[in-house]
Amino acid sequence: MTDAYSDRGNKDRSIANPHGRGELTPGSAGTPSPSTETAYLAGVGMTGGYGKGADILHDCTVAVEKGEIAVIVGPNGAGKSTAMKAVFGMLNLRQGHVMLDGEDISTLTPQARVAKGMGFVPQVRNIFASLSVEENLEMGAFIRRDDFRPTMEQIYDLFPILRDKRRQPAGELSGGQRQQVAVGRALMTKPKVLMLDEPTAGVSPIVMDELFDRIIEVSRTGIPILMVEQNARQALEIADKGYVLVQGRNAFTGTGRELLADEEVRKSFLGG
Ligand SMILES: Nc1ncnc2c1ncn2[C@@H]1O[C@H](COP(=O)(O)OP(=O)(O)OP(=O)(O)O)[C@@H](O)[C@H]1O
Repeated sequence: MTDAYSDRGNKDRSIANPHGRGELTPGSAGTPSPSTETAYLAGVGMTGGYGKGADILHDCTVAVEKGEIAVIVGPNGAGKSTAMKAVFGMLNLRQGHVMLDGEDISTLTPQARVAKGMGFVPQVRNIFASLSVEENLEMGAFIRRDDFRPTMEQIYDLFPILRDKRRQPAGELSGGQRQQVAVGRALMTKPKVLMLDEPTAGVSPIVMDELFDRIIEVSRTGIPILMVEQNARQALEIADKGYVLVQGRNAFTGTGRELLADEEVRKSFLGG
């Protein structure tokens, strides 16, 4: 934690109102506006932590609308992954709730959320290294009872390298290719919304750009995307909406462009 973050406290600065539909209210970080309540996927006013430990999230709100890419950024340990886990049902929330397509899913297990249409690619252990690329994709289709071959073909069209390497153990692939397997596996469920936790972790800048291009393509197929990114500047460039979290709280919210242009955000989080 550097000084740059230390005096911000619970102050949310909604830089603007991304789509003219209202956003978080300044001074009340997680207090949702009606628009957040009705976002396609929203974790609203989430407070909670791991097991009986101290709270990690404090009145934290993140949301994504249909047709949007929403990005969560912030310093190490800010609670970005924890917010994703909370939205996916891997955390017991003391307060707050999670809405999907108008339904309160706060009490559902992660498995039940997948059945409702949530796809989640965690930050670590997101592939089966000893299984082939194709077997990984087949594992992703575990909840489907219909013919999943057409979906697999779509995924191979999106990530052609995976078609070439479909018989190869996924663990032998490069970092960027493994991330494509992980995203592809999540897409095999035909999710209505996709959550990605640091999809570009550990890859080169060129591979990062390629992955972002693919993520934009997925979003253009109509799947809203909520993702955490360490590469804040690049991620905000493709984001319709951005959330800056600090110490488990909403610090700044705005469109990607607004956050990139904001002097305080630039100084504190984007390296000037
Ligand atoms: N499984 C866990 N059990 C207990 N505490 C945890 C667990 N996972 C994370 N934490 C704690 O929660 C806090 C937030 O961690 P989290 O991983 O959500 O942050 P982050 O913003 O995603 O960080 P990074 O950018 O480094 O991945 C940290 O203090 C971390 O130690």
